[in-house]
Amino acid sequence: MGLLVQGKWQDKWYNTGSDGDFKREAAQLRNWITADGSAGPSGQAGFQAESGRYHLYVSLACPWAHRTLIFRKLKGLESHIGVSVVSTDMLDQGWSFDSQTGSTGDSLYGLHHLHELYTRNQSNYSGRVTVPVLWDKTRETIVNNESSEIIRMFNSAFNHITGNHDDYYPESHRTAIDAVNDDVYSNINNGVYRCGFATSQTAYEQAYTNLFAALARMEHRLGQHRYLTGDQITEADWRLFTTLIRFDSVYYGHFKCNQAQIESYPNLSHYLRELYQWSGVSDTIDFDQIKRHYYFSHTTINPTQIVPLGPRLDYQRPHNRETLLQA
Ligand SMILES: N[C@@H](CCC(=O)N[C@@H](CS)C(=O)NCC(=O)O)C(=O)O
Repeated sequence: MGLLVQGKWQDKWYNTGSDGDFKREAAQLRNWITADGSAGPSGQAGFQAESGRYHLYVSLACPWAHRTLIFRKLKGLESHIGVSVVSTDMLDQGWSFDSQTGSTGDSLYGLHHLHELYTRNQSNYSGRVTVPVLWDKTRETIVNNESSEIIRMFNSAFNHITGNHDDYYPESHRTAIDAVNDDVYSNINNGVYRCGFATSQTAYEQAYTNLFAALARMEHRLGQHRYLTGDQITEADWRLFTTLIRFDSVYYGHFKCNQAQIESYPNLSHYLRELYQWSGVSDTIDFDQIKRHYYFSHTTINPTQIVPLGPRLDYQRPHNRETLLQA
C-alpha cells in the first residue's frame, strides 16, 4: 500500500493525523465522457462516447470499483467497455496485475502495477493510486478515477450506442438521491473505513456511532418504500449495496463494525438479498476475493494475514420486498 510522489512510488500506510481519524483523499482525475464529446461538469472536453474506446480498471474487492462494474452490467456496456481486474492483494507496490492472485492481467499494456498506468497518464503524478480507473485508449489518458462520476457517465453517455435508456439518476428524484447519497457516503460507505482505519479510540467510536445511526435511518426508510428514495431503484441503492454486501463478511469483523450484522436488520437484509438477486448483479461479486483482499492486504490491522473462513451467508434466500409494496 502506498502512493506516488512526483511520479515515484512510496510504500506508505494512510496518515490519519493527530486526531486518529481516517480522511479519504479526493480523486484528482475528473474528466467526463459525454455523448457528443463536450465537456462535462469538470475537466476537459474531448471524451466522446464510442464503443471500444474506453477501458475500466477495477478490483473485485473494492466497493467503489464495484459500483462501476454494476453500472457497466445494468447499462448493457459490457461489449463496449473492456475491463482489467487487479490482484486481490494490495501490498508494498499497491495494486498489481499478478495473475496468481486473481488478476486478469493488464490486457492493454501488460503492466505489472497499477501505479504504472497513473505515471503513463502523468509522469510526475502525486497521489494515491486507486481503483476504479476509466482509461481512454485513443488519447492514452485517464478519463476519471472517481466512481461516483463514472457511474453517472455510464448511466447516460452511451444510451445512443446501447439503446438502454434505464435511468438510475432521474431528474425527478435528484434532490432525494443527492441527500441519501450524502448520508450514505459519509456515514456508511466511507464510515466503515473510518471505523477500520481509525488510529484513536475516540475517532473509532465516533465513526461507529455515526455508522449505526445511519444504518438505522436506512432501515427505517426501507420500511416505508421498496427502495431508498421510493418505488424505483436508483443509484442511491447501488451505492449503498456495495457496502452492505461486504458488511457481514468483512466490515463487521475486520473493521470492528460489530454492533449488528446486516442479517439482523429485517428491512436491510431482505433489501440486500433483492439487490443481490437482481439480474446480472451476482456476477459482479466474488466473496473469496473480497475477504482475501481486506484481511491479507491490511497488515497494519491484521498482521497474521489470516483470512477467516466464515461467515456462511446465503443471499439467494427469498426476500419479501414485493409484498412490502402491496402492504
Ligand atoms: N474516491 C474514489 C475512492 C476509490 C478508492 O479509495 N479505492 C480504494 C480501493 S477500495 C483504493 O484503490 N485504495 C488504494 C489506496 O488508497 O492507496 C472512488 O470512489 O472512486
